[in-house]
Amino acid sequence: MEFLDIRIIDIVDIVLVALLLYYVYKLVKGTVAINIFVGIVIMYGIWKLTELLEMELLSKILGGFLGVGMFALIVVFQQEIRKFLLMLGSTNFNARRRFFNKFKLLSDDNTPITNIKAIIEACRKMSSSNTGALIVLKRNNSLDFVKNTGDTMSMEVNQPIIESIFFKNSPLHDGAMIIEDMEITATRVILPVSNDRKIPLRFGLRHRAAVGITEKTDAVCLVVSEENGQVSYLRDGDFVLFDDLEELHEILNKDLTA
Ligand SMILES: Nc1ncnc2c1ncn2[C@@H]1O[C@H](COP(=O)(O)OP(=O)(O)OP(=O)(O)O)[C@@H](O)[C@H]1O
Repeated sequence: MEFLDIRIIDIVDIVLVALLLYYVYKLVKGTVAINIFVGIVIMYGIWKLTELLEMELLSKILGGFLGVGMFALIVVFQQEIRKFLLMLGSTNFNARRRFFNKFKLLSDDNTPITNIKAIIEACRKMSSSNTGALIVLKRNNSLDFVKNTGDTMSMEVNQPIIESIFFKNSPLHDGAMIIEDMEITATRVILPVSNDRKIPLRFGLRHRAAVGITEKTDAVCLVVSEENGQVSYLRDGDFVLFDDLEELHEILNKDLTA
């Protein structure tokens, strides 16, 4: 029976399509893109129905529309496609190492890529004095495209330096700080601001910028609010909840382990 003639390659094909659909769903979940996606599926359904009913004129119009739809899709889903390609192209060394560490194939376990203690202690101090701060911590994706908007530098990550950069009268306090491994590599950086409507109105541009950069790259971000001293942590465009700075330290340890 031809129907049952399934080759290994067909199974691989199905698994790959399922994986692709899963990643597409993960990317568009919770965004307005999901509504556009549903709209396109409905339109495709109507087109197939008009074809079936031999409604020539309507099916030609819809067919023509969906024909150029590929270009429209690239424009509409530009952000999502970019994120998907970044996800695919970034060599996820962290995940790979964690995987190997599980099987104890690598001896160097759980070394954080940066001085997390200094960053947390600086946040604690800035939080108690209501000093606004925006710190971007690079993981795998390059942050060169935003670094150019600020002042590039090379400074050791330590508590007094972070505090003095964000000190209100410091000429460097505006914008974001970029940390790459053990170095502060840029200050006064202007980040892309997210226009996600789900972000509560009480959050201003500093928080929106943190959402923006964590949406577009795999970097993580720490924000200290100037208004109320609250420390926020963002990953993948979302606020990550934690009870206190000790718990935040643990989360950062997990997210930034080499
Ligand atoms: N796109 C951006 N990139 C980097 N930094 C930004 C950006 N937008 C704003 N900021 C920084 O955030 C600061 C305060 O912005 P705003 O008051 O709108 O933020 P907020 O989210 O309400 O935070 P806060 O609770 O600290 O007031 C600005 O002075 C600037 O330093």
